[in-house]
Amino acid sequence: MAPQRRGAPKASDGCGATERGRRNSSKGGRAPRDVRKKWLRVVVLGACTALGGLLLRGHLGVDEDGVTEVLASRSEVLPGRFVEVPCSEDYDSHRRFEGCTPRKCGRGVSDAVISRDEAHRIRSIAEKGLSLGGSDGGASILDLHSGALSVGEHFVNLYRYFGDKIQNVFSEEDFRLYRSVRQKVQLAIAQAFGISASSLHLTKPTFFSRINNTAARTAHDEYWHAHVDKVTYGSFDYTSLLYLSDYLDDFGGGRFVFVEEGANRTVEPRAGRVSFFTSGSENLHRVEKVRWGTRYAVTIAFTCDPDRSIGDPSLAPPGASPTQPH
Ligand SMILES: O=C(O)CCC(=O)C(=O)O
Ligand SMILES: [Fe+2]
Repeated sequence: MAPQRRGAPKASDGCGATERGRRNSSKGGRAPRDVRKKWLRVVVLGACTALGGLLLRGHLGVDEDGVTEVLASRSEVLPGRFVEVPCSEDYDSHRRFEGCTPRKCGRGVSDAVISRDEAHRIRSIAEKGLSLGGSDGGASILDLHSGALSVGEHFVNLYRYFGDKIQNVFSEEDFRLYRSVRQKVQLAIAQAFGISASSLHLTKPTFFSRINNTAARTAHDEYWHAHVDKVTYGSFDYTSLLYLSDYLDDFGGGRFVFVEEGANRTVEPRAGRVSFFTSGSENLHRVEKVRWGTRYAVTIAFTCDPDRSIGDPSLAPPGASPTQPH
């Protein structure tokens, strides 16, 4: 369902009446009074304009970047919302996989795919892994597939670092939960776009992110730039984000924004909320800077190209090298 743009509020009657009344009562011949009236009119008009502007900002959500409409608010529990958008030509420059490569493009948000309990349990996996490292610059990642973990200004490979001892960090249950969440998200995407779930393959990078308001130290910390996933990551055809914390309860700023001419559309994170979209430039997006608190999410990406698929993570992954997400 497409969000409705609300009409601009009409000019306040009170202000209009004041203005009309003053104009009608104006008489010639008394110069100082006229000047006073003129000034009064300027002041009243100015106040009306300012008030009208404030009302308009309130209605449309005008922020420093322009008009913003909320696609998914933190306070609603969405059974599912889907907005179709015309596909970009980005998919034409890649090999096409009929029945999978997007012909129907769009974006969906659902709070019914993953429960809040699952989200909290999966967040504990992220917390456990990220507590072993963390970027100096406010944006840390943990990639359970490759083992990449932000540490200071670099990445280490958790699996290489811990070897067999990784079993003291993560459990089989952690990986089972991760797999089950991935499967549910994959099914939701397939259903929304009318394709078969088996034509979708997990691709890299698929990773947890933890963001706070510490100043960026390297380019990897600069998560807020508008980007197109298909351009940034190459193999992505469908991107999904599972949010693991709550906007305005756990952190401020950090809303997800679909960047569009005319009106940006925001998704306010909520633990358990899945947001998914086709990865081409029809879905240019960015994340607002986190102002306070800590924001957890997991980016789960799918490709139609079987050659670019990755397996689910396991407790004994083959010695992979760290992935460096952008
Ligand atoms: O965390 C988010 O809301 C978006 C992350 C993102 O854009 C990405 O991983 O490509
Ligand atoms: Fe992205």
